[in-house]
Amino acid sequence: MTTAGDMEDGFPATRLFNQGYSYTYDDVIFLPHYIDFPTDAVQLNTKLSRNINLSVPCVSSPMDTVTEASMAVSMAALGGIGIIHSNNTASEQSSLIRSAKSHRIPFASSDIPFLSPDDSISSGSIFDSSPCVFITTNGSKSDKKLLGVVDKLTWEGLADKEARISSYMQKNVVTLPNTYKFEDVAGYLATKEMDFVPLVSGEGEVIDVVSKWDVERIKGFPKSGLPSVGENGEFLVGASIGTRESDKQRLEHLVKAGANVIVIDSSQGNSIYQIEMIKYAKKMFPDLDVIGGNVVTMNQAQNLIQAGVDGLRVGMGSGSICTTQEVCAVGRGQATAVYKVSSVAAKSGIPVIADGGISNSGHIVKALTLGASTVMMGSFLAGSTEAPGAYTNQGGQRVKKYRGMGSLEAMTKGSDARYLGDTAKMKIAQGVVGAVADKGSVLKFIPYTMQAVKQGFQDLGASSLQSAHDLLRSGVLRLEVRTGAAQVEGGVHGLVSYEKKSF
Ligand SMILES: NC(=O)C1=CN([C@@H]2O[C@H](COP(=O)(O)OP(=O)(O)OC[C@H]3O[C@@H](n4cnc5c(N)ncnc54)[C@H](O)[C@@H]3O)[C@@H](O)[C@H]2O)C=CC1
Ligand SMILES: O=c1[nH]c(=O)c2[nH+]cn([C@@H]3O[C@H](COP(=O)(O)O)[C@@H](O)[C@H]3O)c2[nH]1
Ligand SMILES: [K+]
Repeated sequence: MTTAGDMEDGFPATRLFNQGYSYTYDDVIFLPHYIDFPTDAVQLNTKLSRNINLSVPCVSSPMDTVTEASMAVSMAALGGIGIIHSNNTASEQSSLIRSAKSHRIPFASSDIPFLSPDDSISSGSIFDSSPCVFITTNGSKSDKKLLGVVDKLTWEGLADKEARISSYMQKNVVTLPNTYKFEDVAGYLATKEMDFVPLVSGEGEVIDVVSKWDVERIKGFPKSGLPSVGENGEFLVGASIGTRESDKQRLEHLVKAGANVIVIDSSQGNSIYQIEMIKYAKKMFPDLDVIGGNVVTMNQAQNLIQAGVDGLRVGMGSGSICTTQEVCAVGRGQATAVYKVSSVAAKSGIPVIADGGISNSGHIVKALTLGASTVMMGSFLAGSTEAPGAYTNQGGQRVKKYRGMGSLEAMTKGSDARYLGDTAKMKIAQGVVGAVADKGSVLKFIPYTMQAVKQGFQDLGASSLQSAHDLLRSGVLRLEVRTGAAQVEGGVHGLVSYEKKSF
């Protein structure tokens, strides 16, 4: 006869995370549970904060090499959300929010060229980022009256490339409202047999231009969750602020621009500065969700919950570009931090964002099962087409720059203000500047990543985030720490060479 004692297998989370060790995702492994549903039955819909629902548990980090308008649009289109960084002026940050909100479909052209009728086009490279060039009186986007358009074919057919644009531009440009959804624009291009069509705001400003090639590209992306949109049909967009006096004005700008949620961005959120900022924001804008952080302990979390936060961001020193633990000797292994903070946050119904240290779908499964409601990512997204900045070549590889917001380079760009005027006039970096490999579009790799996450949830016998959290807390779900050798075994090993292609 088997007794309960004989069946003791693995550790419940409470025991594993109370032994005095700081564990991160790679240290721990879940024991598989029981499957009684197909992968597609797994639901990943979740909450970012008390009042913001998402169909996909992914958030892009408020970093200047990760989230500007293009990333925010694509994350929301996927069913997640982007948090626009604040390493800029309040008006620059607000216009990034407005730009994201003016789109209904993921950016087709990131860089739309404008010229004046008196200009000429000497090189075809202007058509690299857009199927056409728009013509306004002053040659800029700010002049909202569209005089004409020049497409690549017309320009290529010109005998005299020095000719003034006014002599050959096509007048009476057909446009569509920027409020049109992807299906409407695609349908219009197909029925009219047009190559491209500009999308224009109510004020006449060109917001985007969609070509029939963009339509094919976007149609080729796998399906994701329902897009994150507000009642007005606009994409949900978040924004970060700091805890300086000037951030109160910034907050007002961001709310005016339509920010749906605010993240108070700090490495150590349990401070008098942040608590005052939370109370101020909640008093001024009671309907606005405010996410506090970063925290890694139950005590820090409790303080911010008492101050009134609607969500918590967890992680200190776990980010790929972070040197905080090295420089300041504070932080926590991310698996332990997520588990501990989530345990206390769940009691108050406050969703947790597991921020930093995500480098594969397994890390996402671990973060979400340990109690987080979403994951926030920097490096995982920084090599995508939607991240700010251009690709460069490094040793034969296409890369994009990715830097810590506490790196000297980022600090001297804008977050400077937080260091100047402080007693600490000597800047100490807590992050590095680096590069990440080209990963293509988030519209492609996030859906595949979410499919992998669903497979992980199926192995755990969890058909939703809530079910995973319940299984973990009730002790049904068991974990173990992996030894160094077990971690090696868990990876690819013993091969002379191999190619790793995930999808
Ligand atoms: N998650 C992480 O592990 C880390 C993240 N970072 C990122 O780097 C950036 C900068 O982070 P932090 O240096 O923590 O920024 P921070 O603005 O929270 O703190 C910078 C310094 O300013 C002080 N300060 C803040 N508000 C103040 C006020 N009202 N009056 C007087 N002093 C005040 C703080 O105590 C601290 O000494 C953020 O984007 C953050 O997310 C940096 C380090 C670690
Ligand atoms: O110690 C730090 N110094 C920095 O300069 C820095 N910049 C960002 N962050 C944090 O790292 C998170 C992104 O981490 P990943 O690249 O691992 O996704 C982000 O979401 C932040 O929480 C920093 N941490
Ligand atoms: K680190």
